[in-house]
Amino acid sequence: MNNIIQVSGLSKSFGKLKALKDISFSAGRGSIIGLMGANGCGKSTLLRNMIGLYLPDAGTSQVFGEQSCELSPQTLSRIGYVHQEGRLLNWMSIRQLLRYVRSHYQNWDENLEEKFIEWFDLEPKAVVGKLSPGKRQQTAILAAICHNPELLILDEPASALDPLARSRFLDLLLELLQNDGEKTIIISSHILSDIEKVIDRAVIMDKGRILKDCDFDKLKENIFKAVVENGAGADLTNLLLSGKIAHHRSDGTKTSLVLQDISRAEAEKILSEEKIDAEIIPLPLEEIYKVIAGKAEYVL
Ligand SMILES: Nc1ncnc2c1ncn2[C@@H]1O[C@H](COP(=O)(O)OP(=O)(O)OP(=O)(O)O)[C@@H](O)[C@H]1O
Repeated sequence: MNNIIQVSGLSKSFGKLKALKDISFSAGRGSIIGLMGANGCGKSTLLRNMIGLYLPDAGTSQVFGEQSCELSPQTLSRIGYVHQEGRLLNWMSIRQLLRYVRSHYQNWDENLEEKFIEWFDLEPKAVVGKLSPGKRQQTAILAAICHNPELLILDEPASALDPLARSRFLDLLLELLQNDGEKTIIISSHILSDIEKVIDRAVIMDKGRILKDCDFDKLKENIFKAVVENGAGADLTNLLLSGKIAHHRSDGTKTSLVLQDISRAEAEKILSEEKIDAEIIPLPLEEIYKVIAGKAEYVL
C-alpha cells in the first residue's frame, strides 16, 4: 500500500517537556482514523508535525512523499486542516472568508459549500469575529473541506458543535469517504461516542507515545464484557480466563468481567466447553478506551 503519511521515530520537546517520544505512524488512502488520548498527551503536536507547523527534534515526517517541514504549495493544496483554536480572519464575513480561501485552490466544490451553509444554518453575511464558538468551528470546517482535500486533518473539530451539527458533520465525513474512497481523514476528538460512528482505525496516545494503533473492528472484537450468573461457574470463569481479565466485579448475583486480548469467539468457546452461561456484551469506544488506558475499573 502507498502510504500518504509516513512518520518515523518522531520526537518533539518543548523545553524540558517531551511532548512526543519516538512516534512512528503511517496511513494509506481511504481511511478515517480516530486519534484519541488524554489532554496533553501529544495529539495536536503530532498532527502539527505532520503538516510542518512544528519541526521535530528527531525522526522524520512525510506527507505525499514530501518532508512535512518542506511541503510544496501543490502538496499543501491536497491537505485540509481544522485546528482546535479555529484562527480565522475575523474582520471578514463568512462568504468573504470562503471566497478568500477559495482563491487559493483549483478544486473548490461550490455545491458542498452551499450544502454545508444550509446544513449548519450559517448566515453568509455574518462577521466571522462575532460568531459563537460553534458557528466559528463550522466555518473553519467549511473552509478546510470545500477544496476537496485528499488528506483531511481534523484536530478536535466538533468540540463546540451542538449534537445536530455534530451529527451532520459526521455524516459529511462518511459521505466524503464514500464519494471518493481515496480520501484519508484523521480526526482527533474527546467525543468518542461520535467518532466511533465513523472511524475504521483507532490510534490511542498516552504521554507522548502511541499506546494502541489498530483496526477498529479488531479492537471491538478483542475488548468486551462478559457477564456470568454467580453460581453458574463465576469462580471457574475467573480461573479459565485469567490473564485476559482487565477487571471484574461481582454484585452478589452476577459477575461482570472486562476481557481484553482475547477474541469473543475464543472466550465463548472456552466458556461453552465448561458449560458456563455467559452473556457477551460489546463495549462502546469510550469504555474500550478506558481499558486500553489502564482504567478498566471505570468500565460500567
Ligand atoms: N507550542 C507549545 N509550547 C509549549 N508547550 C506546548 C506547545 N504545544 C504543546 N505543548 C505541550 O505539549 C504537550 C502536548 O500538547 P498537545 O496540545 O499536543 O496535547 P493534546 O493531546 O492535543 O491535548 P488536548 O487533548 O488537551 O488538546 C502539552 O503538555 C502541551 O502543554
